[in-house]
Amino acid sequence: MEVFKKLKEYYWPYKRLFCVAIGMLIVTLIITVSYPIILQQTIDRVITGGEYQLAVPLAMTFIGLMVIKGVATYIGQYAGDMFGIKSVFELRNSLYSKLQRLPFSYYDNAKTGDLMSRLTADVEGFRFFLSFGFVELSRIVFLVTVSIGVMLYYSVSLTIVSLLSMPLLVVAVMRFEKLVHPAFRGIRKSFGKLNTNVQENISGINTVKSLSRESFQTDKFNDSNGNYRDNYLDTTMIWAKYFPLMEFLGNVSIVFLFGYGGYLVMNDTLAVGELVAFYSLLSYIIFPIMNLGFTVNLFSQSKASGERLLEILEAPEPIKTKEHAIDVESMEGEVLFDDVTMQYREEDDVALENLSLHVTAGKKVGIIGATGSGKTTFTQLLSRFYEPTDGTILIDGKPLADYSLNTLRRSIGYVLQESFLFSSSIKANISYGRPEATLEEIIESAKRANAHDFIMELPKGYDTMLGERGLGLSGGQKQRIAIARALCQNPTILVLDDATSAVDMKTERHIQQALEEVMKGRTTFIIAHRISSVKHADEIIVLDNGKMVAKGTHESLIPQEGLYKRIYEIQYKDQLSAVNR
Ligand SMILES: Nc1ncnc2c1ncn2[C@@H]1O[C@H](COP(=O)(O)OP(=O)(O)OP(=O)(O)O)[C@@H](O)[C@H]1O
Repeated sequence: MEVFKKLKEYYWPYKRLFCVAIGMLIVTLIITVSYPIILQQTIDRVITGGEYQLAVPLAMTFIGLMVIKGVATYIGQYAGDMFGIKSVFELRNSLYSKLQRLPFSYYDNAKTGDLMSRLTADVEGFRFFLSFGFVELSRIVFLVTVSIGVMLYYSVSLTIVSLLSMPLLVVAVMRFEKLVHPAFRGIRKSFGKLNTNVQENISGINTVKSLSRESFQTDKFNDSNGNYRDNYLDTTMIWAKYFPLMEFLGNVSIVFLFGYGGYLVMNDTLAVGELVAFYSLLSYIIFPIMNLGFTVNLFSQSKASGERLLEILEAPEPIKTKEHAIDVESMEGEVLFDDVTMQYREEDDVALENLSLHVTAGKKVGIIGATGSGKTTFTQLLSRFYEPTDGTILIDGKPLADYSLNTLRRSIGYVLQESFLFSSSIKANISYGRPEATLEEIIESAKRANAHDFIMELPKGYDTMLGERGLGLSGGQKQRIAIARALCQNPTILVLDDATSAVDMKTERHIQQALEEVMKGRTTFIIAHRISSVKHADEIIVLDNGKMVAKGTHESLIPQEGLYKRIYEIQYKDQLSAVNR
């Protein structure tokens, strides 16, 4: 029940709907339990007692009760469904907004397909229990209690004899629940894996096809699918084993009832009508208890789903806006890294080691170094995507944590090697970071990013809808849209992370021009592998295995023996030898 307690805030606000559903349930159950009583009266008084004048009133009462039961069932069903639907609406929203707040470190380990299945199948599993299972459980408890009460009223000894096998039935149901819950957890988990497989395959379809790995992917999917099937078969086996046992124990009760009940009727201690009523009442107990297996099944599924939802909802949020954080329209752009060290996980090497750097507002800083030297880590720390393990980072003299995340991230714009474009209009993609931008501002940004001309050549111009991940545009065009997006955001600090490495030389020239435009008046960090991209920077820092091994302008670094000179020589070898010839 712990899971349901923890998720209470989502369904408890709708307790009135739940109460209506339960109230209607009670009405229907009272009527259900009264049927055997009417039956008993009909047999004992009308049929065997000869009081024929009671036939019509009894029939009318029966019809009246059926009408009331029909209306109550309708209202109860509606209220129960509304209860589930409204509760999971809030739950789904909370999960989604939690996913927005979770830090990058969470996504480093998460699998998209698995997250998707939590947000869909698990939420649905939980809803089904709220809509149906809760009420069903209450129905069982109520029906069993009231039926036993009426049975006791008719005959205490027959009640005891009839219910002799019930404890065994309850034990069987409890054992069933114990086995079926882990089995359902297995199903949910393997469904998540199956989804991950599909999602990765679709996202990476280019790589799959270009490397002809379709059959490998198919086999991998078959494995996951097989695992999912096996998990389902395991549950079916449990179900198949326990259901006949539960049915058998239920039927034993009926044998006891007719054995001992028949004896009482023969001795005239019990009327025939009472025995018939008893039989109906006993079935009101046996079938719900046997059905308890199904309801427990539902309960187990929803508990397994609830656990998986709680894993998201309770995931820690180490990076968030503190109380009274600074919210400013714009920053100056002075950046200070004070003895910053970053280690992603304890088992990893440090990604950045004791880095100190002061950048005055509006300066261009080039960051160069081999793959894995810590360049991206530097900029990710600047945006507080991760917290440094040691040291402090300040912007305009204040630690990053003093700013609201909104202010901080609005003030830092990114143009990445491959920027993500959403499947919406070009206009919406450019203004993504500042949705309130006017069309004029969007067009102005696109013009400065050298993107306006090609956008205007598209049939619908700025209203052209892009495919997923910007499908339909060339690499260079996508990149210029990304630059226009950064311009539209108008950030104080700009990070260009290998922004031109994915395009050819001609396109690079176009993009370089656009970038020059974007950099004007902003503190800029240019991450690059190529010296040509950073040589005009005001300052260049050279990273090697997380350490800053050199710092200076291009002119001051070239004469120094070291990594920068080596990179320069490798990249300019052909030109240098041509000059020397
Ligand atoms: N999210 C992460 N979790 C764990 N380790 C990481 C993570 N991101 C980067 N690293 C590790 O930190 C080190 C620095 O990586 P980083 O991406 O900053 O290098 P880089 O210089 O930007 O490399 P590249 O030029 O290839 O982009 C590498 O050893 C990398 O494996």
